[in-house]
Amino acid sequence: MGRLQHFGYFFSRGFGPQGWGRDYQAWNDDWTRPDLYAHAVRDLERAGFDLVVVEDAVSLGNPATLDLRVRAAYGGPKHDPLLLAPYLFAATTHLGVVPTVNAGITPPYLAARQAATLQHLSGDRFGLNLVTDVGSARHVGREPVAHDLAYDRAEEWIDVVRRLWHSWDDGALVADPVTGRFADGSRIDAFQHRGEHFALDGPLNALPFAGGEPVLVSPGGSPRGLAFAGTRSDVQLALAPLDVAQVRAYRSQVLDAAAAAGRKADDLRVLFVVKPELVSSREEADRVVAASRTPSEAVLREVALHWSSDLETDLTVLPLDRPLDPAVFGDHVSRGTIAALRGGTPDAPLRELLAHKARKGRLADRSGLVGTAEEFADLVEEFGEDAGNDGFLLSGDLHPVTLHRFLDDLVPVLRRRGVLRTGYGGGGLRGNLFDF
Ligand SMILES: Cc1cc2nc3c(=O)[nH]c(=O)nc-3n(C[C@H](O)[C@H](O)[C@H](O)COP(=O)(O)O)c2cc1C
Repeated sequence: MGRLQHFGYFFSRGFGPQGWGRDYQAWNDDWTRPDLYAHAVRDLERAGFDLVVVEDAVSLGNPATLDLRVRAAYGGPKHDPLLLAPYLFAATTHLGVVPTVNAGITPPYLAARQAATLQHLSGDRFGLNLVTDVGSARHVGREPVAHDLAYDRAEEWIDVVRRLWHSWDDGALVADPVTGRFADGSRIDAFQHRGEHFALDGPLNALPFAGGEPVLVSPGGSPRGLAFAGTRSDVQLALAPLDVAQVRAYRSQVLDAAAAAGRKADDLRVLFVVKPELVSSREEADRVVAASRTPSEAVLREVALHWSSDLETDLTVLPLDRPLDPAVFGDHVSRGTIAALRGGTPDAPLRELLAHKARKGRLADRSGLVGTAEEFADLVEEFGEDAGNDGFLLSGDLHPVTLHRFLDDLVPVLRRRGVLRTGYGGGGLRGNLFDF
């Protein structure tokens, strides 16, 4: 039997048009209504998953790329995932729900109050996926700040949010029906915070937590992002590499940062986000991989759209049979992402670059993510045994068709191998994550 790991779901395109552009859109679902998500999270809970993290981008971003963002519903519209959370809690009993919150957008007092409320309403199942993107700053009247400064600000943000959460001392809540005393104001900290980025006064007007504070999740992978995780996060999300050595190296970076801050390795979970393409047989996997070598025009368009979004530049209007002119990218576009698209053949026609990105590989030989449930379970076990991995988040939309493709075969296999929980301990999200 394998070692138990934690499983969750990364709801990767957030609270937006689920399944748009896919055939399963033909099901009569309405992404603006809660039923679709309620159905999905019930399945995740039956599967024994610990949490669902809901991606978000607060705005449609750069005005120059509005059409690119909305044309195929790639980057918007999106509704606020915080307000979806209560519906997901109402549909489940044990699953943790972790909406994305941006430390440069939501004021800390407001966030502390909302999170405290949802932690109580949900029976300790709430978490925050704290992000630092500055692309929406102008929508709240702020100037974008530099990458590392956004992390400094996020550190101050979460530190003051936690101070607010703990502004009621042990014993401040009396709740004595005999004396009629509800709370003791002398044990509540009316602190004044005057920091580099925020100025606010405590205390928080919310009950203290009996079952621990909301879980803090962070996804940034830069050295500054990992330092943030090491000092402050309960869970760090990472994009899954396909080899054990890289998993081990990533884990040590985060755990070393935690140790340097006086924390124990067991205070933190590192979960790898992965999007396997699960098929029903090895023959089918071989066929899917072989077919990806000769992508159709439609597939090339889809790849172009994906990279257009990452590069904030519309590749779908460029001639496919000419090399990609780097001058099409504005200064704001990440040089690393441009290099990732151009790869080792920067002068190849765009069609070739896109075709290269459309290529799939087999899970079985770690050349890609196409494989059977058994092959994916092999990877899960290998990472757990050889790299001490804590677990995975599967990534996709939250349409039940997507979930069933992932889960129908996989859940029984993971259970049989002893790596997926069969029940919950009842300690809320923190309990789920730290029970083992
Ligand atoms: C798995 C994963 C999920 C992320 N989810 C979001 C998100 O929902 N919203 C967002 O604005 N940024 C998201 N990010 C981006 C990070 O918050 C961060 O802005 C970005 O990774 C840049 O930070 P870094 O340079 O430290 O990686 C995500 C990143 C990763 C790897």
